[in-house]
Amino acid sequence: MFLEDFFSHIKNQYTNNLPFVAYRKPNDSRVKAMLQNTDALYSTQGFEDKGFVFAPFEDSSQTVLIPLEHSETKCCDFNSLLLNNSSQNQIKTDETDKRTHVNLVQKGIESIGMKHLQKVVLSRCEAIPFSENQFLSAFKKLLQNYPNAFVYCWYHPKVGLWLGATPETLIHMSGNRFKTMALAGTQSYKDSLEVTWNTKEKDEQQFVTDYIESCLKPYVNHLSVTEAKTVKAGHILHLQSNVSGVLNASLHTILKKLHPTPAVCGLPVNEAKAFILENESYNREYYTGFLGELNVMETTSRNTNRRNVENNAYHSVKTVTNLFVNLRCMQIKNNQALIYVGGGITKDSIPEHEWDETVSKAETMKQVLMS
Ligand SMILES: C=C(O[C@@H]1C=C(C(=O)O)C=C[C@H]1O)C(=O)O
Repeated sequence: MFLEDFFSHIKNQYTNNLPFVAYRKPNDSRVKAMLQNTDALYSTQGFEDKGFVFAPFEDSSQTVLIPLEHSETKCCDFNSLLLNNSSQNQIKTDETDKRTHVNLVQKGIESIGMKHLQKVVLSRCEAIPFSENQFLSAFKKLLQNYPNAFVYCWYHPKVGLWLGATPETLIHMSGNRFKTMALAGTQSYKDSLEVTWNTKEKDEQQFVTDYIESCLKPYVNHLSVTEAKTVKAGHILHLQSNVSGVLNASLHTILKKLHPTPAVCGLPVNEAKAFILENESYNREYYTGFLGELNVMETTSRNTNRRNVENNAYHSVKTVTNLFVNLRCMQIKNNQALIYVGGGITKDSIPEHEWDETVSKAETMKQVLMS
């Protein structure tokens, strides 16, 4: 299928108020779509269904499924669209927003001093004027600008229109093998991956790694955890450890343990969540929730570079799940782009720096909003 046809299917689906998702996995050359046949609102209870799942931060009853059995699928090669991407955006941040966020972070730091809270991830939502019918152009720019992110555009007429380019895997499963990551700590990218990390960032990333390791241990054989490495996400750097193993429990059991991780909520999880719900003055909805392919069949052909063509006939078909944390995302609503950004607060946080971090993260979306 040609790229233009692919995008016009998506446009028609949106014009007809029908649910869809279009997405490209990290470092993949294909962009895929699931176009639902009706506007029914499906959900998944046990994560055994096949399709594309879209789950919120907090209320699991709002988990939406685009079921494979009620959708048409499309796939297309995505090689750079050669968009004119030179626009430097001049969207200024607001002083009141800054004061509100700095106060919130200050309150978080004080709570960490008083209670046994170790880390809390605090966020905000910034509204930018943006015409809804420009969403495809923003999606194309996300695809082009962030090749190693999971880039998506998700729509349901009864829920909303969301776009994002997230660097964070929640869980990848192929058969019973799984991979996840502990991603935390942020600094701006300045032409090099050879950077030093402060204790604050190292600690907050280690909290996440330790938490993931301890909560998965009872359900995993051959658990392996790598040293934290610097990774690049757009113009931002993070610290990342990879975690992998073989699961001896259901996906649902693991998701209940993993979501929300201390990377997007805090530690201890319940205390951090209570602090967030009480003190963030808006509803995160699907930001810091998760999304992705659920139990879909994937065919991998082996030996494709061998001369012996008979070997090329060997295919392995596996059930795979590829879920990502919904970060670096926005909701398009009432001709506004609502950009969601946050960061991990520890006892060593400096409120002004935490504000700067959210400004820098918001750039990931602002870059694609200008025409
Ligand atoms: C909460 C966000 O990102 C998370 C928080 C990070 C941090 O505190 O350094 C880094 C990556 C993510 O795990 C966000 O992007 O909004």
